[in-house]
Amino acid sequence: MRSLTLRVSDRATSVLGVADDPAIAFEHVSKSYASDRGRGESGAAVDDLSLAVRPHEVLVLVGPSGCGKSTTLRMANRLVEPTSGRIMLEGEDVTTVDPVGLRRRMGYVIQNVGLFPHRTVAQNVATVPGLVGWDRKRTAARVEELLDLVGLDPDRYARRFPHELSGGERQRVGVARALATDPPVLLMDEPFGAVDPVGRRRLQNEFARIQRTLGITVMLVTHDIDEAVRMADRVAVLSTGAHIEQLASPLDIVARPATPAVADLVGRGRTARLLALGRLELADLDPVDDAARGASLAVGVELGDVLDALVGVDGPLPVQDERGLVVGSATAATVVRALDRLTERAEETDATADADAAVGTLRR
Ligand SMILES: Nc1ncnc2c1ncn2[C@@H]1O[C@H](COP(=O)(O)OP(=O)(O)OP(=O)(O)O)[C@@H](O)[C@H]1O
Repeated sequence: MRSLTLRVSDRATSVLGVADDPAIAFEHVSKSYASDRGRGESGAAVDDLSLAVRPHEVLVLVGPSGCGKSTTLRMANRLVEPTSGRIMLEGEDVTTVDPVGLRRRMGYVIQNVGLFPHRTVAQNVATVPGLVGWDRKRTAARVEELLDLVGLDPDRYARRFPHELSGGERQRVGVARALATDPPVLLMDEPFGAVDPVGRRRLQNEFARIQRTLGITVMLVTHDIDEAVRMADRVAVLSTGAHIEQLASPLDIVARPATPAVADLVGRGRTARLLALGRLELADLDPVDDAARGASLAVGVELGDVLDALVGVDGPLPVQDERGLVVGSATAATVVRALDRLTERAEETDATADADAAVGTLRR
């Protein structure tokens, strides 16, 4: 783990070296498949998409089936060639980079992974190091390090074959394989889609930890808005033709959908999602109340946890700051006030969303 961390700082320096260049930039990119011809003017799978992925962020593309998410992702590593427009990787036009070299700089994880069935876990993870000519010792050390990183004990798993793994374990091997040559960018297409809901949640959490450890830039595609808001630093909600309906933080997407299509996607679970995303702040609190008894809450706790703590309690609960001082009290009304604050704040941040949209002339 230590050596991985060191590599992160190396990478941070190299990324910072190119100022604030996006890690990946789509500039007026369109893709029409042969079958799109005859669909009319706006029938392209991706229609004039401009979007910048910032270094070290997790940018999630979410939207309905067929809106062009996978096509967008696959254009980044040239599994699909754009019909027009330009895609830049750390300031370099991807069409000028040999596709094989390009894919070594961009890990790729898909649903159902596509592990080689007759190769062991270790051999699967070692695929790319083998292709690029690493020696056995270096490869073996890397495989062990990566299996540890994705939570698979090398002694137990390295010699197994894919059919001897659960769906979640296979997906972890896929992530390890994609990270083998330490790419600065990881593209993920429905990476947890084939895993049951509980395993999926666990994988999401573990992947978030891995992403933070490595500082890797991630572009992730999902049709699941909950996955999007849980995983993302920023969410791009797409509609047909990969048209950007809204590009914003998860909280802004949920608290203040910019268009009916986003509102539709966020849907009826909106309040539940806000409770998970929002945190209790000092400004939400009721005054210190001598009648407040019971387990103290802390400023900064998730709003959903505040509600949980209030269930079955008669009267307010005391709230402490990080030094342990009681700074106020909380009731259900506190939570409602916090939800109001979140939706108001999202209105204020519309200006930020506009600025995002303008980054590098990135929107029509
Ligand atoms: N190889 C292809 N040939 C022709 N048309 C294609 C091809 N791949 C995708 N399309 C079409 O392009 C459009 C966008 O597809 P894409 O797979 O990018 O969407 P998506 O948002 O990833 O969908 P899903 O969530 O269902 O995977 C769809 O209308 C699809 O039918």
